[in-house]
Amino acid sequence: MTQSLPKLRLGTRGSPLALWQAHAVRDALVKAHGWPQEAVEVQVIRTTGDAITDRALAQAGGKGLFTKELEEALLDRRIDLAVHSAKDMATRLPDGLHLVGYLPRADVRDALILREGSSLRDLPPGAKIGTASLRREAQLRRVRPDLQVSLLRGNVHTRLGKVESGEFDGTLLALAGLTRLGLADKASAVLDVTDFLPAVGQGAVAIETRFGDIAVDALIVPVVCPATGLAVRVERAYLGELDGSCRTPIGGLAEVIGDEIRFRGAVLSPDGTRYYEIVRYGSTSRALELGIAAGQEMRAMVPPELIPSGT
Ligand SMILES: NCc1[nH]cc(CCC(=O)O)c1CC(=O)O
Repeated sequence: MTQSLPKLRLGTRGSPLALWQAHAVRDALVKAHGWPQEAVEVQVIRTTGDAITDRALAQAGGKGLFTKELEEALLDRRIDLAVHSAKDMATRLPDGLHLVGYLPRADVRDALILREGSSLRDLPPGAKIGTASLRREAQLRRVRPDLQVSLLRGNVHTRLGKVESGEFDGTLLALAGLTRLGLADKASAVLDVTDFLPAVGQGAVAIETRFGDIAVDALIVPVVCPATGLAVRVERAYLGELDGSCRTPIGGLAEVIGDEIRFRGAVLSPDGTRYYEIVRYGSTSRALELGIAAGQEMRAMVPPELIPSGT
């Protein structure tokens, strides 16, 4: 009998971070099943988000931009699974697709990259910080209203380059992304989640498949991390109650401790002057309910202009 290869076609964006994550999923799959590496074929698919570098993502139309072409390839059966940063996924997926699970989550925290110094306190008043994240911008303004925060897009290497060249005094990036690229030593400081609550899904690599394709899902299940899945599902349920786009600064972090989940959520005004926080504990057996209740409670607490409805 001839063995047919590939067994799975994996779709990914082509950025260095996306490729690292795709290879991590491939490596986990071939190891779990004792396959040769060629059993998982990695297909690079360019997304609209990759082509946009001159505008803020929120202005350009939100998170779907990094996933649309991958999801079309899934629905067209050109690939069997798509690998994404969980953070970049909209809360509502196209009909017929689902997130089957996540690799074990990496460090969820944000890192501060400075040209000089080793903490936020080392930045002089008026120092210029670049970030493309509304959440990081608002969190930064909240604790350091004196800083000049402005748009800095592009992949991790581009952003680091603009700090090294002096165009910016510093930037904020996910520690997970830096670590995956072998650049963790570029972090001048790792920011505490108390003031810099991460984005929903930060540090988690998500695997998306066709809903009901149980043959594919059965092959993926051995590599997914159940605790990460619980935590990210809580966070995404919370976010789904608030805003599917990225126009509001929102943080959310769930942690699974034994059979308990601790969730903390934050919403800020873009200028960082207003801050709303919620903390909830619950059982892992009612994870989704916990996330939904947290989101609804937050929505009831926050002034409506900060969270436009119907987006
Ligand atoms: N928005 C881009 C993006 N999506 C996921 C990560 C980092 C890796 C992760 O969170 O798993 C990054 C870069 C960053 O925010 O610094």
